[in-house]
Amino acid sequence: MSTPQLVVHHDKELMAQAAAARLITKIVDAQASRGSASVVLTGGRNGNGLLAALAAAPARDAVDWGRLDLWWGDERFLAEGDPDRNVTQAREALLDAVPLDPKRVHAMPASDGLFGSDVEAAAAAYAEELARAAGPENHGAVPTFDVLMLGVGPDTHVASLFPELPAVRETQRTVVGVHGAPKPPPTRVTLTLPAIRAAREVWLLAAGEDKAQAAAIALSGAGEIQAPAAGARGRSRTLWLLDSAAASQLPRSLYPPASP
Ligand SMILES: O=C1O[C@H](COP(=O)(O)O)[C@@H](O)[C@H](O)[C@H]1O
Repeated sequence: MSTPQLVVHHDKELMAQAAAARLITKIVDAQASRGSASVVLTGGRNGNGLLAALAAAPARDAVDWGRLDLWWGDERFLAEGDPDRNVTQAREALLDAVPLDPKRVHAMPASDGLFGSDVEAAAAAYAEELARAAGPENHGAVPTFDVLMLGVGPDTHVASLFPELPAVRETQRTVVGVHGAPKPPPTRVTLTLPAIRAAREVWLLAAGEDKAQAAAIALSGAGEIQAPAAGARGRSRTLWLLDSAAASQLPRSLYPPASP
């Protein structure tokens, strides 16, 4: 697993624009070398900010949207179309504006869908969908995602892996149901750390003062059960994309402030 690298941008708008540009390049490169690309989206303010910046970027037309698989790192287990669902927010920010192949948009199940309110069945079905998409080189578990993005919560949660809850301790399954999440809604579906670690690149997004303590804790050697963001690593790259407010409490050894 890779060691975290940090990129600190001046403010959250610049961070979103720079991350969007970085994502466009990654997708275009993956499509050139492997024929298609796969990206895992995150919910939350920073993830949606990135998607909105991508929607506004003229270079978005460089992406072949029909050869892109989109997956989600987590979902709030709510009814289809609920404004708080991560997929609803992603559609509004970007997905409705680009010519994606609907068969390659792998939204997590909703609470009024095929599995009703059975979040465990919904999680198992998403795990099966991932396994079907995985090639032999992936050992049948999940595809090797090109980029997997994670918004970092102020409590160090990523996806719906909250500190100390059972989901963050999962070592076998790739997707699990979450009950009693401290951030509403309490019922969620999430990729687990083993699934996250299957990605080539994991990008952690943290902008704003309310993310400063979480970034400092996760990057200072905390354990993944207490600080799930600390356990999110990519096979070849782990990239923390921050703004200066979120980087403000990092130890000097990680992010020396500019000299006056
Ligand atoms: O609930 C969630 O929160 C986190 C972080 O959200 P933010 O608004 O604090 O940036 C997000 O990563 C996750 O996908 C989402 O379900």
